[in-house]
Amino acid sequence: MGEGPSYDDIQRISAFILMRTEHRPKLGIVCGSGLGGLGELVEDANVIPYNEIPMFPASTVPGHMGKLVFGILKGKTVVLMRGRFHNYEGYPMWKTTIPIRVMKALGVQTLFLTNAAGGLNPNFNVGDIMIIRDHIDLPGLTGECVLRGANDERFGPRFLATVDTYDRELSELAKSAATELGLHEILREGTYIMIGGPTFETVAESKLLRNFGGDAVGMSTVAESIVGRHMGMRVFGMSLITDMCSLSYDEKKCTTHQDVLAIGEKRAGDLQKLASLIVEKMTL
Ligand SMILES: O=P(O)(O)O[C@H]1O[C@H](CO)[C@@H](O)[C@H]1O
Ligand code: HPA
Repeated sequence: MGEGPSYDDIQRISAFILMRTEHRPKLGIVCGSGLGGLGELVEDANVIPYNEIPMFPASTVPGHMGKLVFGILKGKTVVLMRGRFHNYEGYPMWKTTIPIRVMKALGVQTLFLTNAAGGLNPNFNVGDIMIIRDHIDLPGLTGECVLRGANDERFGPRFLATVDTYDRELSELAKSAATELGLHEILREGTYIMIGGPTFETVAESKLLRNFGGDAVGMSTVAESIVGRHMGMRVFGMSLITDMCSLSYDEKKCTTHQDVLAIGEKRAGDLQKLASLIVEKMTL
């Protein structure tokens, strides 16, 4: 696997976690920047801080608490990451996805990814929710794919097909859940493009990313999706559009991480309602 921990390391981390909780999740959820509130809805929760888990990186970004939450959400046994790891924090790409490898070892089959992202599609608005139909792995295209390095076939294949990364059935289920909640007008579907960060885009970069076909841009998620698919998991992803990228010099907007977190907080209610209903409707 990549350049990262061995298959045996992942089994060791998983064995440690299994001693700390009796929950046996089939669904794994990753909470994006400021979106960790979903963790409050988990019942009968066992919480394990990352700093107690051997070989786990530390969360360094505000809005990412650094805790694994095991428990029941809408009748489903889940493990939820309150805080993910990013390449720009200084972690090699493979390290950012250790928890996804561990989730699979714990028995997780379905991965539900969320993130905060900047809108590139001019038809989008701040506060919209975008179902990820496809992604562009910009770091991967330039040689930093998360699967770079020796491949351990016990995880998955050397050459991974990625045309079907995002599960169509779960996307349809999310659309019907949004309609049921009256959220269809803010629901979008599109392509998430990953950049390395931590800088937000210049105007010229936003134009480039839009011309590449991106509808939303962020600094996460893609490596997690690829690793999930590498191990045969079903993957679904959703972006909260927390800001609109500037596509012209006349409308230069200076996005800050505080803005991102503030929109996350403002939209938390709808996002949690939608995520909960999707989980409720999922067959695992
Ligand atoms: O992708 P998540 O973790 O939601 O966070 C997004 O928000 C941060 C920027 O404000 C970046 O880390 C970006 O990727
Ligand atoms: N760009 C990159 N990442 C982001 C953004 C953005 O505008 N908003 C939230 N995460």
